Amino acid sequence: MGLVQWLKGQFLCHLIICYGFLVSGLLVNLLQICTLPLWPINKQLARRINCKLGYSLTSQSVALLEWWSGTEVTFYTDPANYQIYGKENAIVVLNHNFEIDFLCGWTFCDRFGVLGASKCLAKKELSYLPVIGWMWYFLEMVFIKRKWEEDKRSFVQSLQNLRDYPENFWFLLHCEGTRFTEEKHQISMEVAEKKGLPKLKHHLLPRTKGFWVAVQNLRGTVAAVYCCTLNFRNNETPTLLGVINGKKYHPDLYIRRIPLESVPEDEAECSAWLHKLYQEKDQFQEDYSQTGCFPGPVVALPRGPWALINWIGWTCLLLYPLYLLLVQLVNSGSILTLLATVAFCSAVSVGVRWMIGQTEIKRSSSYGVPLN
Ligand SMILES: CCCCC/C=C\C/C=C\CCCCCCCC(=O)SCCNC(=O)CCNC(=O)[C@H](O)C(C)(C)COP(=O)(O)OP(=O)(O)OC[C@H]1O[C@@H](n2cnc3c(N)ncnc32)[C@H](O)[C@@H]1OP(=O)(O)O
Ligand SMILES: CCCCCCCCCCCCCCCCCC(=O)OC[C@@H](O)COP(=O)(O)O
Repeated sequence: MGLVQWLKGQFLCHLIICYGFLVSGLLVNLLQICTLPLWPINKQLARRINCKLGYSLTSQSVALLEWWSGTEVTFYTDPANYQIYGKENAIVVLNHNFEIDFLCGWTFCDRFGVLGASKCLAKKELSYLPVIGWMWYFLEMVFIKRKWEEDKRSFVQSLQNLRDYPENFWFLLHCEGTRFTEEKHQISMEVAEKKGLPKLKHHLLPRTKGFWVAVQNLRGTVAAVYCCTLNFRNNETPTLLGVINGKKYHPDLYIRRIPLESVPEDEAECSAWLHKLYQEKDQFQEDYSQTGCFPGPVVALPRGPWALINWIGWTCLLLYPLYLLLVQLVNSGSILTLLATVAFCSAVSVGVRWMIGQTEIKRSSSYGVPLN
């Protein structure tokens, strides 16, 4: 193991990374709060500023994945679409099997300049996450309780609000509604059987209501559905902790662009269309497990420097006060300052570890178990 790789595994490095993320995140949240008075005066400007702030925080995790862990996503897509990505709004449909699927998605967003404005249909619990969840609130992320009767009004309203969004955005939908586990898979396949639908091997049965409502409310705003299928070579099971430890993974992401006009308007037809899409995605995954690659050409999308520059900038800015604190600590020799520093480091460490826990599939919700 080289020195660099050894360093990546050290707790002190992790502490510095977590400190940078947490403190810069809180500063971003604070700046976002400062944009509040601007909303009634110039809403579009406030939204644009929030996108930039969002980029400044989200891109740190992209830098962590791409530059720290050295993970490079291999993109499979039609090169003709390469010209269009980033220049239109889109609904993204992505499988939900991996703990870092959102990170791999973000690298794709970053390549096409839509990282700051990207949105997701997310479970309500994520809106309470310090830093990330609070940031998403200002980015007009759509949160749901996954109980249709309670969600429908705010869901439709949140989608309608996006109709005049000033930046191009991608709206991510995990139609399975929860992460893949064997138990959830088995239960959802019982539902599939009852509905007379073909069984899926690599996906949970998609829930179609959210997709249909999103398509209906974003017609005229969104130009296409991006059908995205993600997998990892060598049956890797990536984790965020692995990424922080500098472990390199090998993700493959297959993106198909489907014009929105080809998605039916009628709810039942739209539902059937989505089920068919998932059957195709399932076949891609099955082929991937046999051949190790997706159909469609691989396009070279080299990582850009901005995520790294932003990350280094924040780290330098925030390490300086930490350095001053340490110097003061050494000079003073005060037990009280020492204890305060230890308490602060422990709080950072525990806080970020708890946030990382939210990405772990073993802590997945009980949604989809039993039937609901
Ligand atoms: C690669 C590019 C990436 C680009 C990235 C861009 C942006 C990224 C930005 C941020 C990244 C952040 C990452 C955070 C990720 C967070 C993701 C989540 O939080 S996932 C959870 C929330 N999302 C969803 O739930 C979406 C899917 N769900 C739906 O759409 C649902 O329809 C709903 C809107 C939640 C409503 O659900 P509800 O159950 O209330 O109603 P439904 O009509 O859908 O369901 C009833 C229907 O389902 C049948 N049923 C019952 N049990 C099951 C089961 N186990 N599986 C499947 N189906 C089931 C039941 O029989 C009913 O059927 P029917 O209506 O026919 O009677
Ligand atoms: C420089 C960067 C340093 C990074 C340090 C680490 C910081 C920690 C970052 C935490 C990021 C939290 C993002 C949470 C996204 C979790 C997405 C997710 O996967 O949610 C699950 C839901 O979809 C479904 O939930 P379940 O029903 O499966 O339950």
